[in-house]
Amino acid sequence: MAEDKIKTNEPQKGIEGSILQWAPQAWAHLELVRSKSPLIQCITNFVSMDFMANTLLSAGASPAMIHSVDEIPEFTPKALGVCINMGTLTPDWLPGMKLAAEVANQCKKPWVLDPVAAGGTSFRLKACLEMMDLRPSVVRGNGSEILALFKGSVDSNSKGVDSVYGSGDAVEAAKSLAQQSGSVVAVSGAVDFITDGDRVVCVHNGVPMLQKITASGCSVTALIAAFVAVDPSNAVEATASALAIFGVASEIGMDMARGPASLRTSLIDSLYGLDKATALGRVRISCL
Ligand SMILES: Nc1ncnc2c1ncn2[C@@H]1O[C@H](COP(=O)(O)OP(=O)(O)O)[C@@H](O)[C@H]1O
Ligand SMILES: Cc1ncsc1CCOP(=O)(O)O
Ligand SMILES: [Mg+2]
Repeated sequence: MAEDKIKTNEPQKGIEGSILQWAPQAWAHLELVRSKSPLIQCITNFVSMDFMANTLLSAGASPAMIHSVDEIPEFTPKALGVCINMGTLTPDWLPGMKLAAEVANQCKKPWVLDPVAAGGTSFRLKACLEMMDLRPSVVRGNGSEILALFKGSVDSNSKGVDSVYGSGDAVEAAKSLAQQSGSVVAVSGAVDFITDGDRVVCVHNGVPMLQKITASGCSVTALIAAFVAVDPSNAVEATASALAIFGVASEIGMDMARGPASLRTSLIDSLYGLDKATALGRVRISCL
């Protein structure tokens, strides 16, 4: 019945209508990742490496945590997408991050930025803004991080990697940031918002306990890199699909979990085993 409605090509109003159009697309993106198994280079923080690599593997992608400046010119061109995460930044890592972004740009491969704790310190903020100047295909952060990038200032109330703002507080900042930077901006939280500065897409999947698993944000950013890698000309749609599929996996995983530690495991299992009927029934994406 849903397919009949899509075939009419008539605009579908409201969240139910949006779901009819977006859920098959989210499933199609996951199927593309499973069939293409894109190589995703991740330059990421020490906390996230294991969960991020396992998230990519369970979605069907092929992760490689390779960050040496000596290897980037040779390795980055082989990757279909790149994820750059500022989480445990030190000055010696920054040249490799910038080089990977530049090589990805030269090779016309998408790269995705995770500006972890962007407003936490001036060193970190400056580095994140320099990465933004290299024009990521997508930047995904929580409310505090997107607000810090937009304002270009350190937040005196920063709680480091955790957000002190809801995602809804950063929607207008995300739109302006997207317009200024040319990047797709995704702000995550209870509802995820994805914008190119014009359209705003909302993802309603996920569970609050994701906030109690370290590197859940980092891992979903890497998943965005994989989804955008297989559909680079539709970065808004691919980003929304990745956030929705990750959220669906967490919802199914939550039914089996006894707390954050087992949710981490069951999320990976659910992402690996996700089938079409479940995805179509659970993906909840709408437009503002
Ligand atoms: N209250 C919530 N309810 C449902 N999902 C959430 C909630 N908070 C965060 N998430 C989800 O958790 C993941 C990580 O987002 P977030 O916690 O904002 O990132 P970070 O870990 O970088 O701060 C995203 O997939 C997001 O949709
Ligand atoms: C705890 C911590 N400290 C530096 S990076 C990091 C992981 C942050 O992960 P996320 O942003 O996904 O919560
Ligand atoms: Mg984060």
